Parts: sequence; C-alpha cells; structure tokens
Amino acid sequence: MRRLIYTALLLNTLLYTKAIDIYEEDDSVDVENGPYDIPNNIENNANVRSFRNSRILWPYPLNNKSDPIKGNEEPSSDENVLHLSKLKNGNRKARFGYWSYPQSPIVDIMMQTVASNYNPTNANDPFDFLRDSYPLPKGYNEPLNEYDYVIVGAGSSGSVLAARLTEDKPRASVLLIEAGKPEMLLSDIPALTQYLQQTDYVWPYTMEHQPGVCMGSEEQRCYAPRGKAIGGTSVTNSMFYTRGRPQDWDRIAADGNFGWSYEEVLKYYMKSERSELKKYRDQPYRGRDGELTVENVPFKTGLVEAFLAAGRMLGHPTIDYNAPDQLGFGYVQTITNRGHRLSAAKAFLHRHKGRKNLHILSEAKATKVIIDPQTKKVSGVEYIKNNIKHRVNCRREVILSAGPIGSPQLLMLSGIGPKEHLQTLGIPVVMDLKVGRTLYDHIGFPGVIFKLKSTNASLLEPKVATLPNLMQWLQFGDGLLASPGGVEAIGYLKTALSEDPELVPDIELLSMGGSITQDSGGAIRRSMRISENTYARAFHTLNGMDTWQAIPTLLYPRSKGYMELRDTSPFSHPKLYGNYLTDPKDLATLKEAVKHIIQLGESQPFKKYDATLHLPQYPTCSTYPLGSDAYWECAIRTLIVSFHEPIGTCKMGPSNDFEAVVDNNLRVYGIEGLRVADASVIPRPIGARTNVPEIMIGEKAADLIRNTWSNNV
Ligand SMILES: Cc1cc2nc3c(=O)[nH]c(=O)nc-3n(C[C@H](O)[C@H](O)[C@H](O)COP(=O)(O)OP(=O)(O)OC[C@H]3O[C@@H](n4cnc5c(N)ncnc54)[C@H](O)[C@@H]3O)c2cc1C
Repeated sequence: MRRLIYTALLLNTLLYTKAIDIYEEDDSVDVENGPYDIPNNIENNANVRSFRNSRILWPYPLNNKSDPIKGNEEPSSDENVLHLSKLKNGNRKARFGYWSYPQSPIVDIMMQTVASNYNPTNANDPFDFLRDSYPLPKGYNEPLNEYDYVIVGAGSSGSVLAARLTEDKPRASVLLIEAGKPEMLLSDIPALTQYLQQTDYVWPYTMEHQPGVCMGSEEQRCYAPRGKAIGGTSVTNSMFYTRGRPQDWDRIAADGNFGWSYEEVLKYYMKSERSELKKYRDQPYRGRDGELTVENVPFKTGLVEAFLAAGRMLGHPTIDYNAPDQLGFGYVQTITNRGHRLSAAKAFLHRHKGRKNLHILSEAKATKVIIDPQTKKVSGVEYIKNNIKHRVNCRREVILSAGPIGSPQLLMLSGIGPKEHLQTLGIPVVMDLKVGRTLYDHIGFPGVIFKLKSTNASLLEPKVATLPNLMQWLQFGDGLLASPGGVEAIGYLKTALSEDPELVPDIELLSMGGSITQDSGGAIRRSMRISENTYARAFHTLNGMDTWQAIPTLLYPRSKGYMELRDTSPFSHPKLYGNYLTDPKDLATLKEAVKHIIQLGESQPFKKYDATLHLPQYPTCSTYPLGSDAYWECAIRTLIVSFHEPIGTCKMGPSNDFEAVVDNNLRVYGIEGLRVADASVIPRPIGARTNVPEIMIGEKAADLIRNTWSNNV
C-alpha cells in the first residue's frame, strides 16, 4: 500500500512539478532562481541540470503569479474560488470530482503515517526521498573552524537573517546551526498542519501543571509545541499572515526601544512580502517584491461567507485585516505559494544553499555559547552533531535565533540568566540578567461550536483525505488539502471590556470551515492534547456532523508567565509556567468573546444552515447550569489552549528596564558579540500571530548587524 502512495506522489511530482533542487548556485554567478523565477523553458536554463538526476523532487510551484483559474484573491464573486457548496456543479465536479470518490484508504494511511508512528529519524524512512536537503556547498566536506557569524536556529528569524547576512559583497561567512531536519513534501500540505504537531518536526513541550487551567488536556497540562526543522516553527505553523496593529510597535518604541516604531518596522514587513492578494495587493503598506508570498486560500466553504456577513451585521466590515487603520473581518491570508506551505526556509534559504559563504548544519544542537568570563566576550558556540561535541569560533558575533524557548535556554546554560536560579543549578554566572522571567502567550478557547442541520456544508475528514484531493493539491495547489487547518477567515474585534482608547482589538477570531470535531477526535484533538475523556464527554455527539466554529484568541494577555531550566542538560525541556488566566480580566475578555461568537452564530446568515449552539458537558463543569456564566468560565478553564506564541523570554528594553535582556540593537546586555533575534525579544504582547513579526525581526536584525560591521569588512 505504501509503495502505491510513494508511486502516486512520485508520479505527480514528476508529471506536474519541476524540481527546485535542480540547479546549483555558482559563487561567481548570482543565480537567484527560486520557486518564483525558474524560467518556463527550464531545459534551456544553463544553471539547470536535469531534474531527473536530482535526489530530491521538491514540487514548488513554478511561479507565484496569480492565475485567473485559481483566483488567488479575495473574490468579489465566487467564480474563482473552489466552493464546497458548489461541488454539485457539473463543471467543478468534472474538474475536481470530490464527491465521486470515497475517502481514500491510501491517503488515510498516508495521514496516519505522518501522524502517529512516523519517525523521520528512522534509517528506513520511506519519505526521505521527498525531503529537502542542505548539504554544505560544493568543495566543503565539513564545516570550518571559524565563521564571521554563527547563528543558532534556522527558524522564522534565523532563516531570513542568514540569507541577508550572506548576500553582501564582500561576503561575510555564516554558519547556521539547526537541531531539526529539512522539511519534506508532506509538511507542505496545509491541511496536514495538525498532523505535524505529533511528528519529530516539533519540540513537544508541555507547560508545567497549573491548577485550574487546561483541565481537559492530557495530564491536565497545556501543550506548547515548537517547530524543529530547517525553517523552525514556520514548517509546522498554521501559515496565517498577520502583522498586528501599528500601536503594538509604537508602544514598544515608546517604552524606550528606539528604532522599533511602526513606521520603522513597516519597511521590513514590506521588504519580505510578495503580496498576491488581488484586491489588496497594491495597498501602500503591502510589499510586492519580497520572498514571502501571501495569498488567499483557493478553497472555501460557504460558511466563511456566513461568518463575514454575520460580522457585517454586527458592525465588523469585511476588510484586509492587516490594514493598519481598520478593524474588521477578512478572508484568511496565508504564507503559501500556490497552496503549498512556504516556510521561512523555502522562502529565504533554499534558493541560496549553494552560496559558498552560507553553511547550514541540520540535526546539530547548540549546547553552549562560549564566553570569556573575564572579558565577557563571545568567541564561539559548542554544538553536538552525531553525538560528537564540536566547537566553532566566530570572528564577529553569535546570534541566537533558537526561538522563545531555545534562546533563553541556551543563554542560561551559558551562564547568562537570573543569578539565584543559575547558582541553584551550579552554573557559573557570567551575567545576571532576567532571562526567562517574562513570558506572555496567546491563548484561545476552541469550545464554541455550532451544529449545522445541512449536509456538505463543512469540512469533514472523510471528504478531505482522498486521493483525488491529493492529486488536486499536487497538480494545482488547491482543493481541500490547501485549507490551512480548516481556517477560512480571521476577524479582529474590540470587546466591551477593552479599555484601550485606540483602534486596537482585544480578540482575534478564527472562523473555520468546520470545527475541532471535523476529524472525529483524531489529529486535531491530539494536536491540542485534549484528553480522550474530555473529548468523548464533550464532543463525541458531533462526530461526523457538519459544524461551524470560531475560535477566540486573547490578543493582549495580562497574565504573565516565566520559564527556567529544569536542570543543566541542554537536552532537557525547560520548565514553562504559563500562569494563564491568573489575571481575571483575561478570563472575562474571553468570556465576552464567547458571547460575541454566539451572537454571530445565531445571526441571520447562519440561519440557512440551521445552526444551533452545542453546549458540551465537560466532566469538569457538571455542577454549573449549561450556558451560564459560571459554565463558560469553567469551560474556558477546561479547554484553554496555547496558540504557541510565547514572547518576552529575552525581553528587549532600555537599560533602565530591570527585566531587559537585550537592548534595542538586540545585543545581550554586558556581553560583547552576542545578540538574540527571534520571538523571545518581543517585550509585550502584540495583536498578531508571531511568525511574520519574527521574520520582520530577522530582517531588521540583519540591518542592525550590517550597520555595526559596515566599516569593518
Ligand atoms: C502549531 C503552531 C501554529 C502557529 N501558527 C501560526 C500562524 O498561523 N501564524 C503566525 O504568524 N504564527 C504562528 N505560530 C507562531 C510562529 O510560527 C512562531 O512564533 C515563529 O515561527 C517563531 O519564530 P522564531 O524564529 O522565534 O523561532 P522558530 O521558528 O521556532 O525557530 C527556532 C529554531 O531554533 C531551533 N533550535 C532551538 N534550540 C536550538 C539549539 N539549541 N540548537 C540548534 N537549534 C535550535 C529550533 O529547532 C527551531 O528550528 C504558530 C506556532 C505553532 C507552534
């Protein structure tokens, strides 16, 4: 059976796509062929070798121009977008034929393979031939002893940083150390996002037990996975493109972080972006020439129209939700290239892996930053690869982009952190800084679900996991597998409890083309670590039914957590304390959002689906009358999930901020030659999911570093 899957994938890959690993980048010629600009006449490209000889068949779409069939746009009519409710239409059926096929056991096995026992480290890894690779450039058998810069972590920030630092002439040399593996074809499929959370493409962190929250989670602990891959969390995330509000960065700048106002960071957002949103493509705040393609999803159910219409009825205009001067709801915008996940690695590293000055080491874990305790000067990094400890020296700087858990962990292991904590563990203190003492996270509540009386209105896994859908996605990058975890629209709203005087929302809504029950308690439940018992009691009656839900996220949590080392082993997971909902305002705001979603679901646009609110019987909430305030508070505490966007653990701040770890140039206080550039530096909650801000931080960090060394090359 598996052979059949591989053959199907391989055939499609060969037939419908052209490999990207087919050219080599010569140091003397600036060949920048990437997913976007491989000439159609591929055989005539001097830099292109026969793709049939290449090991990896990496099916990037050949260019990212919108095409009229796919309708890479926010549609004014439904013409250009695949629409579940239109599937009875003869043309659609002829073209895609969703309903003419039963669920495919082949695709089912494939998805299960990804989800449960799939272990890419297995020497017999059957998917290895679909994996990208980052060998050292031609002529190098092993990494050098010394580089200008050593970057730890090839995630959202680290990928763009490495690409920018190596593009200059004269060229600086960079070693990029990453604990994870290169991504693979299956991680490209947007619909498989939840499945990825159970593979070894993630660090499966769990928060420490906190009484009264995540009571419905396995072991009553909230789950907090991070990506572990070349591309970091951008390989496993949900791909939503969100920037947040201008006020986020203006307030960060006003705290004393000179250079970080909205106006100053906007150019970096725009630099990376290649907007393919037809309606909003040319807005003045949108970028057109960057590497990061931003699209609307080429598939939607009718439910998204109901959500947007309901929003308009309740005062939320349908807009580009990334517009700096408006609040409202809009079709989800994703970082995808023709329906394929576009990780930071694909966007920024893949095309440059032939650069002789960029060396990328995968499956290498940095264990310590080497710092002279007297001079406080950084000289290099220790790392372990293949169970062997190595040391690499840096001429200029080490930059930690290991993410909001990895970077503070590495700092503390290297002697930079709260003195008392390091001393308790016997780690010699190099610099006493409040590493890990600030941790804010976005949390959400996936428990407001409406049952629909109609059929074929929403996504259900048996309709998604079909071979035709896989073929459809491989060939055109659309169809049901192009749906990013089922999310179709994003809305920003300001609840009645908001005290913000400006146009700043306090809640984000994710409108789904179904709900967390759409796979009957399978991968979605497991990706959130909702316990089987909780699911069975609360949701099993919805299995196989059409549903709709909107998930609220608390954008500006007041509750503040922290993290610390578990022990001195670099392989141990740190202790993470979310302290979720410890500020009563957080719970009250989420409850207010629940009420608003109920209003949306009960409004006229959802009437045609006969939508009725499902009030789950949570084992933890049985003493409260269903639907009462006390019930919803209990429900929120039970089912709260982290949306995995911790920030602040290496907080940026001015020197008079006693919690600050890095300055406004991202330099670690008191240490020479060490910066942090990733989610951990964001000092206060922002109204965005964090991937795009991380990429912006990577862009800005590159400029900061280049400015430092510009007279020194
Ligand atoms: C399930 C999920 C869904 C999400 N969805 C969205 C979304 O839709 N939109 C959005 O904007 N954001 C989303 N996010 C958040 C966003 O993707 C992350 O905040 C962002 O990617 C973090 O970027 P980073 O550069 O800080 O870290 P990362 O991208 O996590 O990169 C850190 C890298 O460092 C590596 N590393 C760590 N320690 C070491 C070490 N010691 N040695 C070597 N390497 C190391 C890691 O393996 C990792 O590859 C999501 C997150 C998750 C987990």
